[in-house]
Amino acid sequence: MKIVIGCDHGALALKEEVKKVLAEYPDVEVNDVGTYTEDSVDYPDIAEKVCKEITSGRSERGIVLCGTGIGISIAANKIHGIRAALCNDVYSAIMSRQHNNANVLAMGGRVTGFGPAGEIVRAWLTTDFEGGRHERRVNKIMALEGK
Ligand SMILES: O=C[C@H](O)[C@H](O)[C@H](O)COP(=O)(O)O
Repeated sequence: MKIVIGCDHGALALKEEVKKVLAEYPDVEVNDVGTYTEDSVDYPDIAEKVCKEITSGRSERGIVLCGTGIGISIAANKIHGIRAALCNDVYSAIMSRQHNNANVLAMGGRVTGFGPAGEIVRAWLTTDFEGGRHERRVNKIMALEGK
């Protein structure tokens, strides 16, 4: 699976930790679109870079990180085809896949510690969408994009 990852300056260290977790999975190929330094950047620009990789089909799913995960998830969800879930716990990460078919995971580098973040990533990566009644609801979410 191709995963694209990006962060702002508020989550640089978390991005490196998440990449270590992703390296545990031999079938996962990671594309890191930045940022790469502590210099201040604007998280909407990173969200756009990550999400364009997904909407173009070059990556299947993405992970976006900023200080809280809030701004970058709001920005990601403005892009058609993106369902970004801000997760601070493993249960939410599992539900975001099973029920919401989230194709982007958001976390906060100033909020979530490395240990919990690793567990969140592992759960999100390995959980499948359940479909069924959830498919109808996700389709309704996507229909909202045109309104
Ligand atoms: O939701 C926004 C993110 O948490 C940003 O990482 C944060 O606003 C950046 O703040 P600052 O420019 O003060 O580092």
